Amino acid sequence: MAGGNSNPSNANASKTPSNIDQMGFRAGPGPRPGEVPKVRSKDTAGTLRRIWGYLKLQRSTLVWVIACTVLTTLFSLLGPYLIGKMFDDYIVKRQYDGMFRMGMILFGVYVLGALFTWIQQYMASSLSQNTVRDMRSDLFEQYQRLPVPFFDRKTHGELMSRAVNDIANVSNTLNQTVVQLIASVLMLVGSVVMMLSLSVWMTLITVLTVPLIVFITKKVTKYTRRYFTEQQKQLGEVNGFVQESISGLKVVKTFGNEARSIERFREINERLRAVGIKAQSLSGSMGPMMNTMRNLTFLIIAVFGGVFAYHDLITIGVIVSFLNYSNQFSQPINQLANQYNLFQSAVAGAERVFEVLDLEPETSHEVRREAAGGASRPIRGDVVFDRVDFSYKPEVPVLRQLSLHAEPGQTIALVGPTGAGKTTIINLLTRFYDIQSGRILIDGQEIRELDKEALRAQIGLVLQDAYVFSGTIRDNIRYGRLGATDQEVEAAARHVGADAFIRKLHDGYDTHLNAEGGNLSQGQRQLLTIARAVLANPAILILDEATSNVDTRTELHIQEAMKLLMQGRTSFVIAHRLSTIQEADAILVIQGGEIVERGTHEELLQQNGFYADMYNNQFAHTQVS
Ligand SMILES: Nc1ncnc2c1ncn2[C@@H]1O[C@H](COP(=O)(O)OP(=O)(O)OP(=O)(O)O)[C@@H](O)[C@H]1O
Repeated sequence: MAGGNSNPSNANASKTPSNIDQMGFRAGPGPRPGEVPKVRSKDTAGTLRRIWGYLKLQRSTLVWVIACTVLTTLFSLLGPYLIGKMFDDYIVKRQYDGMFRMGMILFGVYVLGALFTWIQQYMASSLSQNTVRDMRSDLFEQYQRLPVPFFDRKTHGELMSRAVNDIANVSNTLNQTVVQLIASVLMLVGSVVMMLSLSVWMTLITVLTVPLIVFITKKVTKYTRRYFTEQQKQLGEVNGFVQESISGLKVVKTFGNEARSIERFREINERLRAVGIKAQSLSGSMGPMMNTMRNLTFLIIAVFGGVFAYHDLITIGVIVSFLNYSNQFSQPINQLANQYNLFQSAVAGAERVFEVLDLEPETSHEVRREAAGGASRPIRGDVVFDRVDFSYKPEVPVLRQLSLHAEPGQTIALVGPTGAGKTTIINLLTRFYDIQSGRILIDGQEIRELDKEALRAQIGLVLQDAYVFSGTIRDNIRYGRLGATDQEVEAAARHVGADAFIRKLHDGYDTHLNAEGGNLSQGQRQLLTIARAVLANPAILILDEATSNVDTRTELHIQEAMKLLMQGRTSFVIAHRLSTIQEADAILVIQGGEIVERGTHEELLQQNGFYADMYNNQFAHTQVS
């Protein structure tokens, strides 16, 4: 992996992310797929203003949505009124001509209503999809720009959840709630106005049935919601367990724990089944229950309406209109209550997205510096660390007064026990993190004054965990320098000895790999990343040697390729191979964030200190060429 485009999160992929969240986010993993976010919004008004900022970009679509919603509602309100009129003016008076005419008008009203509903749905979907596309793009761009410390502190699950679940929540809400909110309010007000204009007493009777409906709906939804939340939780458990079992498949198999996994899965699966039945059956009974309530309301209106009509207080047509209006009137009340929760969770989701968008991106400094005239020039590869102090968390120093000098073309081997600070040195050189005191100089210039992108373009990174992207082998090598020709890509592969195995593959250089590396061995993937670095042709090279789980032949291949790659470049190698260490111009032995010994292999053996001990324990009896 090479250059500024390398996958930075890999540099620290094996490190435990800190639980202390300096970005001000909630610690811990985000909701699993399918889980309902439990957070409530903190600043609803502010968040809505920002969503409005996105909506504003689609002003004309928004106007369409509102206009169609108003028209649809008006048509819905007109229908019952016209039916009442048809009864009173034509059906009761047996005027068939007028009845047919009215019938045609009503037909037109219903068809137009349906047409506008369709346009409204289409426009609302466009509005929400365009909006969330913009939000998703902004979030993805921000993910590309944020500094590495942000990713070290977040779990991948949480970041994924922001990009997928939270945005899906916003999309659903924009799609349904916004339209329904406008429609419900209009419908509610419109029905009451229309009903009042027909009969005040009948309106009162209809309105009196509402509290009963609301009461029953509330009771049922309380239980359904509880079971639905529980169902989502169990679904999250199932998802999580499947995910875990697939990624840890080899571990499960090697320890022979398949039966235990199946048993545990059965338990979780069973819990999901039980709660699923409760949630589904209760929510399924909601419809029939509402129908019964509606029929009861119909009955009440028919009986009272009949009595009023008998006393000539209202006409039969008014009863018919009321039967329709009572239906239209109770619906929005239920909808408004249901939409509120969806709305809340969407605002909370949007808030989590905006939280990320508000973080300071890494490149903004560079843009300012470039604007100030800081030009970037090729690097020779002279690297100096001058009394560098660094800590990830203020209270835990990691590097102390660390000084080193690498001349252009030199190979520096970094050795030392785990957790000593080797990767940290690399993190500082690539400016994934910035130092707290001391200086790092590249070609005599302070690293902080260099353009981060230009600096990284001059640094090649080949990590233990050879990362390949989904795409062809050719694409993967070309990732080192996007402008490279096919010939250059193949030359780079030949240079590192990868050409032979690539040509043996079914589609050669056009073989498609998935992000997990497809059917390539770890060693072959490593060779691809080395070819990628060759193509990038960086002045400074960082190699994190694999602790070797590849076969000896591939291992020799990789060693050869690395040697070729290191020629003429300043190389920092987190070294595990004796050959690399022996051939290095200088070995730096790091312990507890300090360089405790430095020198060549022979010099250090003569010192008979930490390095000599390590050598005697690890390498003295092994024959590594
Ligand atoms: N992102 C981070 N946030 C907080 N602490 C960290 C982070 N990365 C590393 N550390 C801590 O810094 C110290 C030095 O870690 P570093 O990764 O540099 O060690 P290393 O010498 O590369 O170890 P290894 O050989 O195991 O890779 C360790 O104590 C580690 O726990």
